[in-house]
Amino acid sequence: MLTFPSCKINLGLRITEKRADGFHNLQSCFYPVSWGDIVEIIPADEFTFGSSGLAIPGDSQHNLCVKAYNLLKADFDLPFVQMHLHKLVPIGAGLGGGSADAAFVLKSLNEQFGLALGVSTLEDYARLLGSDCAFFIQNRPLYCVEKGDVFSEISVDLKGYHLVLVYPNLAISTAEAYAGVKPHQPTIPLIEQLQMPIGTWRDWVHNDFEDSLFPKYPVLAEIKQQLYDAGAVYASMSGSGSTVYGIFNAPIVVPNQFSAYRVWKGEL
Ligand SMILES: C[C@@](CO)(OP(=O)(O)O)[C@H](O)COP(=O)(O)OP(=O)(O)OC[C@H]1O[C@@H](n2ccc(N)nc2=O)[C@H](O)[C@@H]1O
Ligand SMILES: Nc1ncnc2c1ncn2[C@@H]1O[C@H](COP(=O)(O)OP(=O)(O)O)[C@@H](O)[C@H]1O
Repeated sequence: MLTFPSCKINLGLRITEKRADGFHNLQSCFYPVSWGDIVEIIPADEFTFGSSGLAIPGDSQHNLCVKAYNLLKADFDLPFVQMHLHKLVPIGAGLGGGSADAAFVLKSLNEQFGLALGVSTLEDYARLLGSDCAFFIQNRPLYCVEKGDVFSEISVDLKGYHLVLVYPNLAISTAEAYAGVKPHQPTIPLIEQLQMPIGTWRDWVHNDFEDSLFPKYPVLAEIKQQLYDAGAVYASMSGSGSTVYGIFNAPIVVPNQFSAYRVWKGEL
């Protein structure tokens, strides 16, 4: 069976406090983007995992796809499978690509082998694999709090807008990004700011990781400005970086300044 994990952008990201368990509480709206990887899962005589496309750092036995399989295998009588990941979404990009792979493997195994697990059970398994993994079980716009794994409804609909993602060939690990952040409560909760017209978001909707990462990697602020110069109604870094995105009213010709970078564009 083939499955097509997608990725996400963060519409605003406020880091509100450091928790006793070392993680951080946050406020964000996770919004699905249709760029993604490809995973094939076929029943086999023994478990194997392979990948192609972009190189993934680390031992393949620690790949989130393998972890997702092992998690379900520990609780259910799953057959062995041959799993292959074709990696297209950049790593350390703030797009949640690895988390999406894991969540889509959970959903695919559930469907393929008739485990009959519901959404909330799948989300519980996903939470064990990473803070932003549970989002990809429902994979629809959601307001996220706590570790980014507790959800509520939000009426943000960007259908018809055009998205440009710019990955500046620079991987930023999530741990590095959190290490530089100074948690604080926003004066207005992000969920209220996102109810304002998108044309006002530039003044209100903020990604707190920009405060420490833009001075460290000035190219990120340059890309954001270039996206505004190209006519974006809103531009921001996604998640813990390094991807910077622009939301446009209409399709654009990608500016020449981005020719050295990995660029994806499509409709939201
Ligand atoms: C920043 C966000 C926001 O969307 O996503 P990315 O931009 O990385 O995709 C997420 O919080 C990333 O979630 P995820 O990538 O799943 O992180 P995890 O594997 O759970 O944790 C990696 C490390 O990040 C830190 N971490 C993560 C989540 C969180 N709420 N607080 C944290 O402090 C911890 O140091 C942890 O050891
Ligand atoms: N299937 C996978 N795809 C991408 N990264 C993976 C995967 N499995 C494990 N990882 C590890 O997860 C980290 C990157 O996660 P990813 O979700 O791609 O980035 P980000 O958190 O910036 O969105 C890297 O340390 C990488 O080695």
